[in-house]
Amino acid sequence: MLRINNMTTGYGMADVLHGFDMELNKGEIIAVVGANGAGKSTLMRAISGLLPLKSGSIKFNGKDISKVSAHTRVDQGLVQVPEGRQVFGPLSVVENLTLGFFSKRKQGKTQLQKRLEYAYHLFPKLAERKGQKAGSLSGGEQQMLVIARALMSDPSLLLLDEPSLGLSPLITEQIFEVLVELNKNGLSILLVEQNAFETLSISDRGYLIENGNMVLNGDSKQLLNNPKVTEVYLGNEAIS
Ligand SMILES: Nc1ncnc2c1ncn2[C@@H]1O[C@H](COP(=O)(O)OP(=O)(O)OP(=O)(O)O)[C@@H](O)[C@H]1O
Repeated sequence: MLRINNMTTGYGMADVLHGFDMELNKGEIIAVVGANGAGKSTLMRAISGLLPLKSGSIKFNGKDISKVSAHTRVDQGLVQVPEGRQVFGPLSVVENLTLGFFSKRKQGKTQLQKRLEYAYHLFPKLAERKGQKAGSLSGGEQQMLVIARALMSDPSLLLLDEPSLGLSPLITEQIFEVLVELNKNGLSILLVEQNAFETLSISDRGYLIENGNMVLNGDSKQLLNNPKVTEVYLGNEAIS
């Protein structure tokens, strides 16, 4: 479904990812783990089209999308939940969700209602708070809202950048449970996290990035027992 081939990208003169390869098959949850500054968010920006490639290619469903605009990628079913819970604070929960529906506007109100109901089914907290201003939600509720908003356009591949950042273990678990449910319903997921153990526990395969290079990849269960992954995890623990 997604194939990245020999991709180099970065900012200005500085390359962050060097000759990067990865693939995601339809129906998979793929974990990308690595320490601070490893290049995880850079990878996500390149896939969603926010950062141009310097070389290499990205294919989505067999088509080269390397030069396709970010909003066209959304229309094609590739949607990113960016790091940092960017809700529209003065707008209500339901207004935030409705904005996520923009690319499917032609499908009309019935479809909008269906997508809203699905969002409220996944995150009942959002149903309770649909009229509340998004800026006044808790951190966990805001994270639920940005995920639900991304789902409004009915993506086939969801890119998530550090959804657990700053959240309690309980809320993180709830969010990861929803990701597993979404995956069972057919959604493919690329999940970028520092939280290596939890992420590898719910994913099929994983990639470990260090300084912009992919240093390990394979079955998530095997990676969980790999000393290199433990090293990254303990490194993060030590600084947090
Ligand atoms: N807009 C930017 N301009 C210049 N350099 C950047 C920019 N964004 C990120 N970088 C640099 O690119 C490198 C990789 O950053 P990136 O945000 O991809 O790491 P990360 O793995 O997502 O880290 P974290 O977990 O801390 O978010 C870092 O050295 C960072 O300083």
